Amino acid sequence: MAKGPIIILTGTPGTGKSTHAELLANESPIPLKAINVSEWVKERGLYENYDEEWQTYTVDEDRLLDELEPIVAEGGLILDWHTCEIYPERWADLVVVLRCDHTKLWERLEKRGYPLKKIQENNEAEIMQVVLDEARASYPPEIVIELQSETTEQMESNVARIVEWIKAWVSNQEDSA
Ligand SMILES: Nc1ncnc2c1ncn2[C@@H]1O[C@H](COP(=O)(O)OP(=O)(O)O)[C@@H](O)[C@H]1O
Repeated sequence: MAKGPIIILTGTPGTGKSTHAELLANESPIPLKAINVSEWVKERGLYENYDEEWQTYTVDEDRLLDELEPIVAEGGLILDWHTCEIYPERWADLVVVLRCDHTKLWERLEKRGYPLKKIQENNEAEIMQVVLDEARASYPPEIVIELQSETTEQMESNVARIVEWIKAWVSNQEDSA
């Protein structure tokens, strides 16, 4: 039996995934490991090349999935990444898509020092709800939730809601054991 659920935390860059992941890992009633997939890819060299102009890595998806598989099998994991469609559907217990108003997102990405066209591309993706559509196309609708991430209050209530979901997941496991 998995010792915890697999939570896919996704959304356009800057919507608040890493901030949510950290809070969630701290507040979860059971231990959860959080993997920032972009950082992981860089640290482990799981990319084919780096695009200087866009400041992005082309991920070696096969190697990434191979390396994640045993960690996913252990359970109790938050996968924090701006895309969610490459994982096998069976991995996910919950898919959280964070959303943010595009003007606010623009400011966050500007602060991050992204090149202008990368800010534009991400901003447009957020307006067109690319990540949400991707999540809905890749997973059953009942496990995909969309949460606004514009204010600290929203962040706190999002984390509290996911914590409640984790508690329910744990009690379901106990009931079916
Ligand atoms: N709900 C929120 N309320 C206030 N600030 C937020 C919220 N979500 C994210 N931020 C801020 O936006 C910036 C980007 O958040 P981050 O968690 O790094 O995004 P991501 O991991 O999705 O790229 C950070 O400075 C973070 O503090």
